[in-house]
Amino acid sequence: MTTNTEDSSCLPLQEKIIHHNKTARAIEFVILSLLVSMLVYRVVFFRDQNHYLPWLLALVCESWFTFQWILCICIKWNQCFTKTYPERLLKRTSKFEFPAVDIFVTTADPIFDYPTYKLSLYLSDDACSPLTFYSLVETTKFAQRWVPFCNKYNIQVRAPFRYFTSKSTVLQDDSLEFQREWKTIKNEYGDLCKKIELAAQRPFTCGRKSDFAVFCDVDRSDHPAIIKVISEDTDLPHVIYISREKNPKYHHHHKAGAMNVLARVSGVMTNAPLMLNVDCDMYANNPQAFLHAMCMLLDYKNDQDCGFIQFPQTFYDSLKDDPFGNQLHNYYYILNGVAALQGVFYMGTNCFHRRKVLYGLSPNNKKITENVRYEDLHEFFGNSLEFRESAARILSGSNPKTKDEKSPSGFIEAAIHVAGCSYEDGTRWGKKVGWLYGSASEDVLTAIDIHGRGWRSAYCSPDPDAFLGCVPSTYPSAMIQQKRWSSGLFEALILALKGNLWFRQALAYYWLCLWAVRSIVELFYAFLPAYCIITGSHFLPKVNERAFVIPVGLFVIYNIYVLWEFKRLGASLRMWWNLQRMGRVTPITAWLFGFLSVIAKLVGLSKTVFEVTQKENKLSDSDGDTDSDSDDKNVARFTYDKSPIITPGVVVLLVNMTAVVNVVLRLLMVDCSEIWMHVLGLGVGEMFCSVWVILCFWEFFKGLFGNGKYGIPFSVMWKSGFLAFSFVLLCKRYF
Ligand SMILES: O=c1ccn([C@@H]2O[C@H](COP(=O)(O)OP(=O)(O)O[C@H]3O[C@H](CO)[C@@H](O)[C@H](O)[C@H]3O)[C@@H](O)[C@H]2O)c(=O)[nH]1
Ligand SMILES: [Mn+2]
Repeated sequence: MTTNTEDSSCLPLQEKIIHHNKTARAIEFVILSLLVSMLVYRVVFFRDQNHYLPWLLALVCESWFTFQWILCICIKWNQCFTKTYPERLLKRTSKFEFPAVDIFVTTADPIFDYPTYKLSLYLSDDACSPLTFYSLVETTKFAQRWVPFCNKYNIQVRAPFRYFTSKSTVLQDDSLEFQREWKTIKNEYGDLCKKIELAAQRPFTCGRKSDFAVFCDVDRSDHPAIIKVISEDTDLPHVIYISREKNPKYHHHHKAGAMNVLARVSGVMTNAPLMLNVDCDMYANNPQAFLHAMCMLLDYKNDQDCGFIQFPQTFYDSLKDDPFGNQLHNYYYILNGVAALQGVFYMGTNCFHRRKVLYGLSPNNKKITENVRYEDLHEFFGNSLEFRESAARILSGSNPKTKDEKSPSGFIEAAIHVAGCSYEDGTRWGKKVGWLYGSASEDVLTAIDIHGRGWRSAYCSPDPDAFLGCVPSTYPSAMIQQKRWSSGLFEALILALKGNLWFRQALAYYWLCLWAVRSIVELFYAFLPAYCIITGSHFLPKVNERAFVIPVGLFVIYNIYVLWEFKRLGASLRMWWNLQRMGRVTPITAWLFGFLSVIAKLVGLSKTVFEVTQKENKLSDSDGDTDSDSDDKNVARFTYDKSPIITPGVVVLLVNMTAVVNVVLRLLMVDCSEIWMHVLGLGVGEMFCSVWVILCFWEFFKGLFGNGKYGIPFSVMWKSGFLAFSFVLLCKRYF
C-alpha cells in the first residue's frame, strides 16, 4: 500500500470507539447481587423447608441463571464500535492495489463500488438445478446492462428487485436521458423476471447439445460435478456456476462441504487472498461494503492479525416488532461487547475471510511454507497439483496469482477434480482446513477454531447496512431454525472449545453455545410454580418474610433494565414484550428439541442434519400501504404444523393453567372474610409466576382454540394433554 505524504494519508482508515457503559454495568451488578442474595438465602434456609425438592430445584436453576448473568456481564463489559472511512482509503490507495476478492454463494447481482476485474463470483448449487443455472446465465446478461446504468447514475440500491419496488427510489434524476434509460432498463428487468418465471413453470427441455444437457435426468443426490464459467474477462466479475459432485456413499457435509468446494474451485481458478461469503437469501444493500471491509483489512498497523470481518445480519421485509423473536435484535449489546474482546463470531454469511486463515494458518506463523514440506501440503490440501500450488502461494504470502495466468475456463478440469466427492479423503479438509465439519452451525464451529489459533475478528456495521437477508416469517420455520442453531452451537462447543482462546472470548462462546442446555433449566423453572401450587409447597419466600423483596426486586429491576436496553435501540414496548416472552417460549420448545437431537447424536441414534430454512416467497406487493391492520395482526400470529416441537410448551401451559384454576376453585370455597389469609397461605409469589408463565405462552393458549393453521393440531393437543395430566397426577400422588 502506498502512502502519499498528503495529509489524508496520515488519517486512520478506521477508528475504534469503546463505550464503557457505566450505567448499564451498575444495574447489572445490582441484579447480580440480588441473584447472589437469593442463592445465599436458599442455602441458609434449606433446612427449614418441609419440601426439599422444589427448593433444591430452584437453587440449581438460579445458580445457572447467575452463571449466565455473570457471562453476560463479562461479555457486555465494554461496547466496541468501529467507524470506517472509505473516502480516505480511496484517496490513498489506487485501484490497482486493492486485493482481489472471491465471492461465494450469493445473490443474483453482486455489484459493488469496487474494481470489478478484481472480483469473481462463485455460486454453489447444492440442488443441481437447471433453473438456477439458467437464472444465473440470464441475470449475468442483464448485469451487463444494469451495472453501467448504476455507475452512470450513481444508484445506491443495486439489487434491481429492491430498486424497482421500493418507494424511496422513484426517479431521482429528472433529465430526459435518465428517464428514457430508466424505462428501458426497467423493461429489461421485467423481461428477465418473466423469463425466469416462465422457465420455472415448465420442466426443462434439455436438448442434447445445449448448455443444459448436463442437467438431463440428473439425480440431485448422485451426479458428477458440474462447473460452468458463465462469464469471464468482461468488465464484470467472473461468474462461475458450481454444482459439486454428489454420491450417496459420501457425506456431503451440508453448507460446510459446499463452502470447502467453493474454496478449492476458486483457489484453482482465481485464488483471491480474500473471500466473501453470502447466503443465497441475502442482497447487497450498500455499494461501499467492500471498501468498508478493506478499511479494516488494509490497516497494516492495527489489523494484521484480524482474520475475518463480519457484517451484521439484518433482514428486509421482516415482521414488525419481531413476534417470533428471531430477528436477532436482542444480541445487539452482546455482539458489540464481543467485538471489544477477541472479536465478533462468524455468523455464516456477510463475512470476509482471509484465505490463509481458512487454510489453517495462525497469525504468528506468517510463512508456513518454510516449515511445511511439499508432502505435508498433500496431506493437508489433497492431491490436486493446481490447488497445492495455489495454496502454497497463499501460505507463503507471495503474489497469489501471477499476471500472465489463464482465465477461469482454463482450469475447468482441475476444478472438477477438486469438486469431487472423494477429493477430501485422507486430507485435513473439514478438520483443520476450511470450514469445519460436524455441526449444523459450521460457522461458529469454524470461528471457535479461528479465534483459537489467535486470530482476532472485526465487526463492521456501516450505514446503510451492507447486506440484508430473509428471516423466517412463519412460526414453524422460525422454530426449525432455532432448533438447528441450538443443536449446532452445542455440538460446536463439544467439538471445538480448547484452551487457546482468550479467556473472556471463551466465556462469550460458552454464552452462545449453551442455548441448548438453557432449555432444560427453563423447562424446570417453568414447572416449578405450578408444582408448588399443586402440592402446596413453596419455592419462593412468603410475603411476610423480609426476603420477599429479593425476587420482587429481581423481577422488577431486570425487566426495567431490558426495557431500557431496547429503548436505547429505538425498539417499541411491543417488541420488548415479544422478545421477553419468546425468551421463555423458544428455549422450552425449539432449543429443547435441539438439546435432545444432540443427545440422540451422542448416543448414536442420529446424524447431523441441516434443515434448510424455508424461504417464504414474500412478493413485493406488500410494499404498498394497503396493509390493513388485521393483515398485520395475522402475519404476526402463530401458525402450527404437525411438528411435535411445541409439545413441551403446551404441557407447561396446561400445567400452569391447572394450577391457577386449582387456586381459583379453592378460593371460591372459602369464606369472603378469610380469602386474604388463604391467598397468603397459597403463596403469592408462586401464583404470580404461574400467571406470568401463562402470559408468556398466551399465543399457545390462543392456539388451543384457533382454527385451521392457527390452531394447535389435535395430535399435539392430546399428547400434551396426556403429559400434563400425568404430571399433575404424579405431583399429587408422590410428592
Ligand atoms: O446442504 C446445504 C445446506 C445449506 N446450504 C446453504 O447454506 C445457507 C444457509 O442456509 P439457510 O437455510 O438459509 O439457513 P439460515 O438459518 O438462514 O442460516 C444461518 O445459519 C446457518 C448455520 O446454522 C449459517 O450457515 C448461515 O450462514 C446463517 O445465515 C444457504 O445459502 C444455503 O443455500 C448449502 O449450500 N448446502
Ligand atoms: Mn438464510
